[in-house]
Amino acid sequence: MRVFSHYPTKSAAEVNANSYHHIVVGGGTAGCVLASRLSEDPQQTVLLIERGPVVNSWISQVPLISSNFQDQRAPVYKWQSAPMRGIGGKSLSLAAGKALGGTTKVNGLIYSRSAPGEYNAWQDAGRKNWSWQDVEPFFKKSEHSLSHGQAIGRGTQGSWVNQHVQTEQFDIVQKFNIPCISMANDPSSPNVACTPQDATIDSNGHRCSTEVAFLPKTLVSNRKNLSICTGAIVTALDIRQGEDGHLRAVGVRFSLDSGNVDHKYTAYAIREVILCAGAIVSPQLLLLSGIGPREHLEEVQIPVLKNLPGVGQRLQDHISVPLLYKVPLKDAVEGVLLGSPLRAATEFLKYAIFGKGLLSQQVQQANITLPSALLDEHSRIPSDTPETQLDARDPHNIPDIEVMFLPVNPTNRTFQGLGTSFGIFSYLCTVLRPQSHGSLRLSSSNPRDRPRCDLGMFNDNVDRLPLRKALKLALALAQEVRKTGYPLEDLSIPEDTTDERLDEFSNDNVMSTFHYSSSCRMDTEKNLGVVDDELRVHGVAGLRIADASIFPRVPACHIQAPVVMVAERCAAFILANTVST
Ligand SMILES: Cc1cc2nc3c(=O)[nH]c(=O)nc-3n(C[C@H](O)[C@H](O)[C@H](O)COP(=O)(O)OP(=O)(O)OC[C@H]3O[C@@H](n4cnc5c(N)ncnc54)[C@H](O)[C@@H]3O)c2cc1C
Repeated sequence: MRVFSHYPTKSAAEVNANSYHHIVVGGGTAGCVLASRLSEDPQQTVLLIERGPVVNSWISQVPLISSNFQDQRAPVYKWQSAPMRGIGGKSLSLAAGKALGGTTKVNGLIYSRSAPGEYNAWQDAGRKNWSWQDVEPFFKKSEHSLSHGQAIGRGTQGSWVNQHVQTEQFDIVQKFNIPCISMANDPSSPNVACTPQDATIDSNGHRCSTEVAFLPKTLVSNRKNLSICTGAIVTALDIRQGEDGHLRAVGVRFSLDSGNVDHKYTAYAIREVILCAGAIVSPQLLLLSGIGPREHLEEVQIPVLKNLPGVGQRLQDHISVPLLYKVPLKDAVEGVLLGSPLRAATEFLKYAIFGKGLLSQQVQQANITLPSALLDEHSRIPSDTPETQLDARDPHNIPDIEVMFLPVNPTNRTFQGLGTSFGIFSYLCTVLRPQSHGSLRLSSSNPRDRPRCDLGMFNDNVDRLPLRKALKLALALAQEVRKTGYPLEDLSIPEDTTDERLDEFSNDNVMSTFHYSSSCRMDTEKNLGVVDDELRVHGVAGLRIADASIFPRVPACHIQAPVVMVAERCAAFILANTVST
């Protein structure tokens, strides 16, 4: 045990050369859930290896402050995407969490499940037992909804807590014939809605990461069959060919993330290795281990163990473009925290004493999601829209745009006077069902180098259509806000609403939504899939993947809740086939 750490982790040397029934690679969003579930059976030994540290400072609990992943001290990887052809060769800033709890330590806290039609579409595409009916119990299992506990379909018995806060702007939105619904994530709601957002914040006003929810210190201390090794980077999988010619994952190789990085360690899996290193590193580890497209592996001189063309092949992200407006200091996050020492001090005290106030909330408090095809030329939903087009269970009706309401500057652009003479309110316009996709390739054979991530934004120009509609809707919302007399001043918006200007503005201002997905898709090998319907890697026994990489396509929502659902399902698949020894 580490002498100075209160959280019970083990060092690389302590776990070196040991065998475990299950090895989970990456203690992030999914990895914490999986390690927790698999170790519920005391007969099963589980090793979780996480590259980042245990982060449990006071600041890391404060929702608003811990969401500031741009802060130098935030536990994140930051890197640049590959230049993207669809946006004129620009590369974008990317980030992902690096700590036990992974990206749930730094993300925007939004809890959203996507419309039931999302999963019914997976089922229609051949993904057996992944319909809404199949996945809903796994959303409920992990969830503890503080705001909607009585509602059918919401969970109260899980340990992952969420709640919502009330929002303004509803009156304005209703003018567009968009219903305002008080409960987000209601499967029986129509697919067109403005809702306050559920956020993974507990009753004390603390960030509820998957580390806090699924691997709290007391649980880890009591589970003698669970070993958690942090500060260790898995560098490759140990894959052997049996006498029968079949490949099998028998363990992992790892090093220290810092310090004596040359020392090599190994751990062995009696049953399975499960990759939970996220949509960027899970495919990277497969490639480094010789599993992936033959031409690419030969190009980087890695011996091919299994030619699996889908690895890294269809990397996706939601495409986002922000409209920025100047607002009075008192109405924006930067304005409150930087512009008024008195108000900032009051907010700190309110949070420190009661766990309430601005600091206890997520940045994004409401959004609109809808299928853009329903919007007319005035950005309104026609009142005679047939019921059938509003049914959220139907895969044809999945929302393809989102407009997020953010009282903050979501970009890394700097503005003179921001926080001292004005604040920023933004509408972040997002394409939720991009047809575009890119690919992920090794930039070198060094596991410490970030791979080359081409998110493929606007590789397919068809994605411009929903984005134009989202931008027009947001511009129209801003007009309505101004009509009420509120001083909303243009800061960064398109010159006009012609397609040409909107596209130009989009190319200049596009940003990642940080929802990297689908780089190891669940599909048949022929259709560029990497895992089967029980998340097993095609052609390699003893190896599964459970994280954001397995989505058949990026889900039309903020994706942490679907990732947790996938981890819950993966645990159930594994445990169903496990006879205690
Ligand atoms: C800034 C930001 C804001 C976001 N906001 C939201 C939001 O509000 N709501 C929402 O739903 N989604 C949000 N997302 C997306 C969502 O949080 C992620 O998609 C999701 O949490 C990813 O889960 P994961 O398990 O796939 O990966 P992660 O949670 O990233 O976990 C991967 C883990 O693997 C570890 N790891 C990596 N390489 C290795 C290695 N070689 N060896 C060992 N360990 C390794 C990492 O350190 C990390 O802990 C946001 C993402 C970002 C970056």
